[in-house]
Amino acid sequence: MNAFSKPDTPLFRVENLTKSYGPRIGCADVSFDLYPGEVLGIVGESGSGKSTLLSCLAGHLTPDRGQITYDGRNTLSMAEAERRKLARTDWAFVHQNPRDGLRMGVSAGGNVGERLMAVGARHYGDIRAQALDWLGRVEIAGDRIDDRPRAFSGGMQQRLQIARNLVTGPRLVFMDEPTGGLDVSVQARLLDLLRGLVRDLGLSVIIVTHDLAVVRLLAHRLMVMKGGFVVEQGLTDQVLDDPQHGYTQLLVSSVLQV
Ligand SMILES: Nc1ncnc2c1ncn2[C@@H]1O[C@H](COP(=O)(O)OP(=O)(O)OP(=O)(O)O)[C@@H](O)[C@H]1O
Repeated sequence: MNAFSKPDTPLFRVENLTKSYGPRIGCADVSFDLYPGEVLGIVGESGSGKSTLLSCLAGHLTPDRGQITYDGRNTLSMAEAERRKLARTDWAFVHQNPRDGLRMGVSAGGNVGERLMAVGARHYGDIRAQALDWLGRVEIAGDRIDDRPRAFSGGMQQRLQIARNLVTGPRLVFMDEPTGGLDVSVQARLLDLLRGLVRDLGLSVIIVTHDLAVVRLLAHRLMVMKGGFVVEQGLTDQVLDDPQHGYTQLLVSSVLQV
């Protein structure tokens, strides 16, 4: 996607979103638009408000102020049942820890098939065939379909979580440090896989990470947070190659020194 192919209306619009915990700021006055097929990276040091913001966006936390519009619908004022339906169909959430996004006592095929059943699939043969197809897409051998996730490596569990999330064809995917906690070589492979899936499926993604290499590879646009506020946002390459804010300069130079 490039700037010239941008559709007129954003898929997701966030206006002045604010969430505090008592006197402590979680995130403050955050605004952005996300267009179909666009990947937005949110970076910042620990405690900068990334998780708070992502939780508010995905409907896991209720913000104190602000507006969130998805596909023309106000997600903060919609009925709980409607928001839950969105989370099952149009949206997906990839957790840092696959245990938070998988059912560890259910087989790999069951983990993927369950999501299909939640959106109305009933035919066992079709569900198993789709689960098998998705295991292949995330590079898990088909003969592992009946294994439980706890028999999988961390990287495989994360790939299974991705399959479980994408099988229903969501349009918007929230990702919270999806490569965190994995070995560097496993991270690289997972990133490659994610990049291919995001591109092939035309997904809109909001990805939270503290790893600038992850956003460099995946994100079209970048938002830098500090103390709950967005201190800089723009095209990823522009922000990373020519950071304007002192904090972003520090963030970029601290990575370069490693
Ligand atoms: N449940 C909570 N109760 C009170 N304060 C909280 C809570 N969750 C987060 N905070 C505070 O909100 C601010 C933002 O935290 P948040 O977890 O969103 O940052 P983060 O950038 O995601 O950090 P990390 O990368 O460590 O997860 C911090 O000052 C944090 O202490």
